Amino acid sequence: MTSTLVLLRHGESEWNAKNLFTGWVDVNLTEKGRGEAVRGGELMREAGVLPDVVHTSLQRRAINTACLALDAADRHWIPVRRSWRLNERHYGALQGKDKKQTLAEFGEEQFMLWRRSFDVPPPPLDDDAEHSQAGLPQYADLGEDMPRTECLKDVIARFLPYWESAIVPDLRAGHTVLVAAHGNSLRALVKHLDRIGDDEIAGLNIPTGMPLVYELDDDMRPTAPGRYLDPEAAAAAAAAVANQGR
Ligand SMILES: O=C(O)[C@@H](CO)OP(=O)(O)O
Repeated sequence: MTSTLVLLRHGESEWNAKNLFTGWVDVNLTEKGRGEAVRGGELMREAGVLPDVVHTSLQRRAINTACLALDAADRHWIPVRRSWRLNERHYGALQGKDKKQTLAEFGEEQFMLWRRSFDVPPPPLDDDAEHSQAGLPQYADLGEDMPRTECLKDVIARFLPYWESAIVPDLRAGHTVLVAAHGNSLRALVKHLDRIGDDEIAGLNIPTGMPLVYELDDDMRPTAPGRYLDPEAAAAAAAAVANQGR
């Protein structure tokens, strides 16, 4: 038996549009981002890929993307589960900083280490800094798990327990599962599914609002590479993500 997994990065956010490092800052979708989410849902409906259950992060850009996409796919009524473990990578002291200015200030090598390396986190963000999430009610239960910065390795470490304990059981039950999340939390999942190496993963960029569909076997391994429902648009949008800051 195979199960179907659909990955959907949120549509364009207000800070994607401004080219700012975002991470755990809870910005909303732009009008364009709302349109991308609706289009993502239409693509799922047209392809007959109809989620039975949705998992989202605790961040409004992913939550609202899931609502808009599922509404467009006539699947607004399915059960929903949310976890901080699906949140975007915490970008530490870079949260709120302009990507272009950061590139100019620190140079290409440091910029790319912080942005795409596997295991180099940006400097941590102080709890009393403007863009800190420390003390927010949605993270009150995290205790020691509350990040102040993260690299992709850290995201994988906090994402995988949720994958195993919450998403895999839904897939094993035969459900088509939608995961509505973020550029870097979805990079963590794709790295795991496609067994992408620690160095190679730097080259992977996930576009906003484009459903990416996997068929998984009983061992939760993809039977074929993930397929974007609109491959041409996805390739162009992924290239735009790669070029942010330039
Ligand atoms: O700013 C962020 O939180 C992420 C996603 O928008 O950016 P990047 O693609 O640079 O990792």
